[in-house]
Amino acid sequence: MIKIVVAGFKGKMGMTATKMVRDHEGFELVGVLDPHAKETNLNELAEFSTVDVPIFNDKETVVKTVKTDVWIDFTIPSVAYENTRFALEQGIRPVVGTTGFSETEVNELVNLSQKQALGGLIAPNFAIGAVLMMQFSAKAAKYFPDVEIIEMHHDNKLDAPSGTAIKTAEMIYAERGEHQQGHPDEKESIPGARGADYHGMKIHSVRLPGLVAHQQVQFGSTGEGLTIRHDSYDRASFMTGVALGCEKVMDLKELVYGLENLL
Ligand SMILES: NC(=O)C1=CN([C@@H]2O[C@H](COP(=O)(O)OP(=O)(O)OC[C@H]3O[C@@H](n4cnc5c(N)ncnc54)[C@H](O)[C@@H]3O)[C@@H](O)[C@H]2O)C=CC1
Ligand SMILES: O=C(O)C1=N[C@H](C(=O)O)C[C@H](O)C1
Repeated sequence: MIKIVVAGFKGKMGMTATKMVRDHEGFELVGVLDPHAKETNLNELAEFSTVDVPIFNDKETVVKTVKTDVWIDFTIPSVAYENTRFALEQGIRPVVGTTGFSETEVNELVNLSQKQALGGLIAPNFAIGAVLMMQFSAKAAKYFPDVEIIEMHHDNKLDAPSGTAIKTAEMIYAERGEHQQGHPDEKESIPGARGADYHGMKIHSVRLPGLVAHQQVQFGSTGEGLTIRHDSYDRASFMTGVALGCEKVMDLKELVYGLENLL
């Protein structure tokens, strides 16, 4: 049995992941963490009335109290780096879905995991369809270098652009390289009109109530267009990837960035 802690369990993703771990026969839920939890055991919540799992408000108490193999993190961008670093320092394999990491932070965490010889995963998107969307986009960019990314999320999202959009742009850039898009003399009459810029690729972030997580990668060429789109209609879409990550990190000796590394 893989012993797992879920950080951010009171949130939308943390709660979905907590249920997945509880119901997965190869996993043992040993604790959950959220500074906003008032309860001390999951069985105080009606939907978990049959499980005896401690609730923690800080990470130091987690490691003092329970033995853990894997740390699932669905928290907030401002704490995820420290949480991931802490997990690695404590000999726990991180499986991180929280977004907002800088490239430097990811590199530092990879280096730390190599020193610790510990597996780990930071995946900006755990949905298999989203990984395919990113891979198909990278492939298309070789033939369609003019591309814009439109990501659409619920309006409680803290970071923009989304982690998925950044990863998509990175994967396209690795295939396509530098490329001038749009008119060289274009001017924005309202700042931000053309979106964020990643090596010439524009990224547009839409935030609206009712949305979950959606992304459209739109290519244009002479007389033709190609659109690659992925939609997560439900947070259950991320759970196959989270479960896979928890299993695979047990055999890795370093942290990897992107679920595609494990498929
Ligand atoms: N990689 C993926 O496939 C996905 C990633 N995400 C990302 O996951 C993160 C969480 O998303 P949601 O669940 O929608 O957010 P949310 O706002 O519903 O939940 C965040 C939770 O983290 C808790 N938290 C804050 N500080 C904490 C700390 N120091 N320790 C433990 N918990 C702490 C909050 O109290 C809250 O309950 C976001 O960064 C989001 O972008 C979301 C969906 C899929
Ligand atoms: O905040 C979200 O909801 C999501 N965040 C991730 C991201 O930033 O890409 C993954 C997914 O898009 C949902």
